[in-house]
Amino acid sequence: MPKVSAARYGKDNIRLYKVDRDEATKTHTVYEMVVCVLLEGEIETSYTEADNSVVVATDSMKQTTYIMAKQHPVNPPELFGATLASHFVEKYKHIHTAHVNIIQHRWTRMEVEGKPHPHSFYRDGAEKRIVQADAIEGKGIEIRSGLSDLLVLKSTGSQFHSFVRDEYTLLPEVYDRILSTSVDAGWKWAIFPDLAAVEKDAAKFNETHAKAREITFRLFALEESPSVQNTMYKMCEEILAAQPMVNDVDYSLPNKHYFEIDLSWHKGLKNTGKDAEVYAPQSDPNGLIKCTVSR
Ligand SMILES: O=c1[nH]c(=O)c2[nH]c(=O)[nH]c2[nH]1
Repeated sequence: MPKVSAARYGKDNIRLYKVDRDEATKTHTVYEMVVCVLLEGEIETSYTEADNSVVVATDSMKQTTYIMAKQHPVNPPELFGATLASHFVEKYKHIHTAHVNIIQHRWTRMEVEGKPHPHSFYRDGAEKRIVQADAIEGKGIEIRSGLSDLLVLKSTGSQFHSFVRDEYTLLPEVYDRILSTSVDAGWKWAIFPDLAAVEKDAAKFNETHAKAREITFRLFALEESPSVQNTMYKMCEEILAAQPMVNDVDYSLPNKHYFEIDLSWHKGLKNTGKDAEVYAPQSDPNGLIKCTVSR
C-alpha cells in the first residue's frame, strides 16, 4: 500500500507592501516583500481520501499573511516570518510545521536637494533580503537570514593559479583577473525556543544583515583574492565571529567570467595580459562555488 511520505502545501508569491508612517516627523518607511507559506502536519487524508476537513485553504493563508502584516511589524522580516509561522502552528492543532519564506525588495530613500526625502524611494538594485522562518512544534523556530542577487565586480586584486594541471587543463595561471559574482549568502541562527525569544533578540537581525553585507563588501574589495573559495571562507569566518547567535554561514557564488580578447590580428593591437582593456563578459557556462562554514 503506498503512503504519503512527505507533503506540504501553501501559498507562494504573496506580494505585500506595508507603509510605516511616523506622524511626528511625517516620514514614511516602506517595505515590499514576496511571501511563501507552506504547512505540514496531519494532512495526508486530504491527498489520499479527498478529505478537505484538514485543509486550511491556501487563500486563508494569504488572508492571514495580510492580517498579520497589519497587526504586527514586518521589520525585521525575521520577526514577521517567525510571527506568521508561529501563528499557523498555534492556531491549528493538526499543523505541526509552518515554513515561511520572505523575499524583501529594496526601496531606498531618495536624496533630494541634499536631504533624505520623507516619502520617495528608488529600487536600489536587484539585491534581495531573504528570510526562511520555520516554526516546528515541540522544537522551536529555525531562522536562516540572507541576501541574494547582490552583483559585484572588482577589476583587479584577484588571482587564480597553482590548481590541478593535467591533460584536461587549458586554463592559464592568472595573477591579475577580473572577479565578478552575484552574492547569495545566508546565516542560520541557533534555534529560538519560541516567538518571545525571537522578539527579545529582534534588534540583532537588522544589525547582522548590515554587518554581513559590510563584511561581504569589505573582504571582496580589500582582499588580494587567491580564489573564490578562500575569499568566501573568510567572509563566513567573519560573520560567525560577528554574531555569536549564528551557527552556520553559507555562500553560493557564481564565477562570472570576463574573457580577454586577442586583437593582435588587427594591425597588431595589444589587448591581452597587462594591455587588456576590452573584455568579453560571459553569460555561460559559469563556475559555481558553494560552502557552509559552521561553528
Ligand atoms: O576562484 C576560482 N575557483 C575555481 O575553482 C576556479 N576554476 C576556474 O576555472 N576558475 C576558478 N576560479
